[in-house]
Amino acid sequence: MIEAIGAGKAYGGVTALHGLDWTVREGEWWGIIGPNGSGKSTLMRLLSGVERASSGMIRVRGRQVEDYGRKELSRMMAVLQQEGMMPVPYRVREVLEMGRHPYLNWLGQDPKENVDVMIDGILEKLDLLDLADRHVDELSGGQRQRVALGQVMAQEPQILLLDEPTTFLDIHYQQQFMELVAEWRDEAGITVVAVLHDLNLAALYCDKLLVLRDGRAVSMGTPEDMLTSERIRSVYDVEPVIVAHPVYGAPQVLLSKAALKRNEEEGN
Ligand SMILES: Nc1ncnc2c1ncn2[C@@H]1O[C@H](COP(=O)(O)OP(=O)(O)OP(=O)(O)O)[C@@H](O)[C@H]1O
Repeated sequence: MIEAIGAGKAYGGVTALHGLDWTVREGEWWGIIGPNGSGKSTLMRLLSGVERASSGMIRVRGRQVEDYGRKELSRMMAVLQQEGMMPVPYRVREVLEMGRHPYLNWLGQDPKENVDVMIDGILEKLDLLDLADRHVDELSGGQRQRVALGQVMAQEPQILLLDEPTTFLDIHYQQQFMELVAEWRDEAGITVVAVLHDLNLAALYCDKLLVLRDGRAVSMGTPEDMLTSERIRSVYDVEPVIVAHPVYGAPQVLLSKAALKRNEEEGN
């Protein structure tokens, strides 16, 4: 579905991503994890075609991402950013309808029948029916993030790219957001690539994790194989304790105060 073949990106003298080889298969949910400045957002910009790789290439369905037209790519791939939806003065329903933009012909007509029914279905699924006629700039951050998800659902992509989508959400909305994406993936078979800072959410929801540090892939594989104490310690420079989730068995990362204590003892 998506292939990075020696994909690299340099900004002037800074190499943000070094020749990455990585394959995402159809229907998989990948999490991209790594410390600040490790190249996660850079990789997302290459995947979405917003920026061009300086070396190597990104291929989507066998074609280089730059070879797709903008609308053609948007019909296949949707991107949801950390901020989600800006507080724009449009109504929620209008914003969802904007998700149909890549499908409109030159007369502004959507070839899909019953788009209104589809939009109603999304509003209902995301618990947005009561807010449908409210302006987005009157909504809370968590509500706006649901609107942003609704807009990309209306876009009906096969690939969903999420860049730190839960950063500004409380734990209720974080979980709700991940559940909605999981449900969407189950129903529509979409492929998901998500940059996530929350390793525990990543372990619960992603099939596979790509671990980046200093613009290089440290490792890639299942959450069980990726989230080991040695790896977390070396990548993030923390003292972790890894426990298995009591219900699901997925690895969960706890922090110990050892590193802080050691620093204090050493008088740092
Ligand atoms: N437009 C740019 N111009 C110059 N350097 C850049 C640019 N974008 C990113 N970088 C550099 O590339 C490196 C990787 O940045 P990137 O934003 O991809 O990291 P990240 O893993 O997403 O970080 P964070 O977790 O803090 O969001 C950093 O050193 C950053 O300063």
